[in-house]
Amino acid sequence: MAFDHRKYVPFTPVRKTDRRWPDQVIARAPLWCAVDLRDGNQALVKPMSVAQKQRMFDLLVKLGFKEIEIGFPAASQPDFDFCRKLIEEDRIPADVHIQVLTQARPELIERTYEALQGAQRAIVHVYNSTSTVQREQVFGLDRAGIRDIAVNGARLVKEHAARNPDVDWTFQYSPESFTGTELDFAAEVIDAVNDVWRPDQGQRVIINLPATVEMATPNVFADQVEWICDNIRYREHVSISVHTHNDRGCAVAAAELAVMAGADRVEGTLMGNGERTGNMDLVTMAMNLYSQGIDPTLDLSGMAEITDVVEACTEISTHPRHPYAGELVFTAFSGSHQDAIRKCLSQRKEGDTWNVAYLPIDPRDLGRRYEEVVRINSQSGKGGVAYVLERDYNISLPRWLQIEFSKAVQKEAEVNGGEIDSLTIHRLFEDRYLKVQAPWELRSYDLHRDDEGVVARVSVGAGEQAMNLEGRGLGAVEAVSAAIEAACGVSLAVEAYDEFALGEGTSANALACIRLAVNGEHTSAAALAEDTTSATLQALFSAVARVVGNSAAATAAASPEVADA
Ligand SMILES: CC(=O)SCCNC(=O)CCNC(=O)[C@H](O)C(C)(C)COP(=O)(O)OP(=O)(O)OC[C@H]1O[C@@H](n2cnc3c(N)ncnc32)[C@H](O)[C@@H]1OP(=O)(O)O
Ligand SMILES: CC(C)C(=O)C(=O)O
Ligand SMILES: [Mg+2]
Repeated sequence: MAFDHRKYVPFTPVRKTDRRWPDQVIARAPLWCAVDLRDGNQALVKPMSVAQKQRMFDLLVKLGFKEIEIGFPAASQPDFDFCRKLIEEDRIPADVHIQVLTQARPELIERTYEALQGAQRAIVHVYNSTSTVQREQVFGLDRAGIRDIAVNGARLVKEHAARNPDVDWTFQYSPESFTGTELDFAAEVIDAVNDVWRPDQGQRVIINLPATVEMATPNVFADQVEWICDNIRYREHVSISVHTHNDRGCAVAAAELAVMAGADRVEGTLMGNGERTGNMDLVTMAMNLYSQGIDPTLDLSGMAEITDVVEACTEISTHPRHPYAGELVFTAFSGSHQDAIRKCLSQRKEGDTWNVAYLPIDPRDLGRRYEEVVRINSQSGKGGVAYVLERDYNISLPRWLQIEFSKAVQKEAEVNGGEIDSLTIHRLFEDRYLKVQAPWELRSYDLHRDDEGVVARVSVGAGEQAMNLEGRGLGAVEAVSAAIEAACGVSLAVEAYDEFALGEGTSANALACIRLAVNGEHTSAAALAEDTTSATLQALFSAVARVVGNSAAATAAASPEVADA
């Protein structure tokens, strides 16, 4: 049977009665180590060229990484050459430690030190697998045999370093496949390595705990890390690092809980490239801290550059929903989200702490724009449509028109099946509400107020179709409505009416929106004009025109009473 869960065994939780990490809160960023150039690189279909490595290295330095694993120099010529290039061309800033990985094998350790000749400072990272499956099936060794590989490797690392005393050396040991290793055995091997390196005597040592394969829920990893912190010797003299992978999709969570459990340092890659489902994503974890008001100690403000470089070096594109970096992560299509974002953003004042529904961080912090936040498709509502018109065209619609117009947009989205861009929304609005039919185009008006109200004299249309209308009412709209009723023989009732002064950036200064019942038939229109009265009267004529059409204008124009009125 192909799909049979009984083939698998559940992970064993850590039996712990002194669990403290769940009560911890991360208050500062861990020390970061970027392993893009090693773990990320070894997972690529096409490993990076020296030029790509250089580009990635420069980006990592620019972002503020102080520890960068640059490769496995004993494994391949490009890795060796890149290490030499950085050293010989003096490309390593004084506050940056390069780190190199090697298996605990004499010839590889020797070659690793060859690659490091002339370095000012470096972290030599040696590893061997300690898990039961690796012991039993890969190495065919018992615990003592595996511990010996680690200890011999540690000795060689120390001896080679001693031959180059001018270099500021840091030693790092990883019990690779730590998550599949019994905790007491992991501690035994770590202690044995530290007995060689003697961090208590001033040697800088990093003990890196890898979730080489993520095998359990992140709380189990946190338990493992806390247990190791509590049970190894030399704890106060070593830096505890974690290196999580994403097999279960929880690499970031595991690293976060591990920091709560006592880890000082976190290894990972930008955007999480790495073996299988990837390494812990540094961008996500650092931005998670940032979104909590904690300085991530990395400058990720140029997110577009980060994704560009990562994509160019890994030849892997960024998922549009990648946390913080994806194209769609600051976009809302759904109506209720758009409505909430629009309301929160409109209340927000510069300098306020960030408190916007559906947007965990301010898109502008990562070089993104609010323009991208609201995009319209068939899932959108009136709030989103109104937001787009306001944002891009300075057009504010009254609520009743938002409701009416968004239905038209929705219909268009359903027909077209995808996204409706801002230009199309504006065109729809123009066609539906702003378009002026020539015979109903306002030419001039004269409003005269006397004791009984307002007398309106208006002229619409052009040439042969010009009409002069006159009417009386309590206000301008009522007077002009009366004029139209008289001229066209229709009955008008104004159901809603709003006018807005427009801000800078448009040729028009005013927008008027009106909804009428013409002979009982509902119709709406809007108009943009230099002044609010012109906008209002034009909106009124346009709304009437939508029901009576051009023929009525022609009839009215032919009537001498009307023309002379
Ligand atoms: C979890 C991780 O990411 S670990 C890092 C893994 N990265 C890589 O492997 C990428 C670079 N690696 C390579 O290019 C190659 O593996 C090399 C050049 C380092 C070594 O190549 P080879 O000498 O051909 O050996 P190979 O890769 O097959 O390794 C297997 C041998 O190394 C031994 N070995 C593997 N890891 C270790 C280790 N950490 N310490 C000591 N010995 C080890 C194995 O027991 C095996 O020994 P055997 O040949 O006696 O059975
Ligand atoms: C070499 C080690 C740290 C590693 O990459 C892993 O275990 O995943
Ligand atoms: Mg790894």
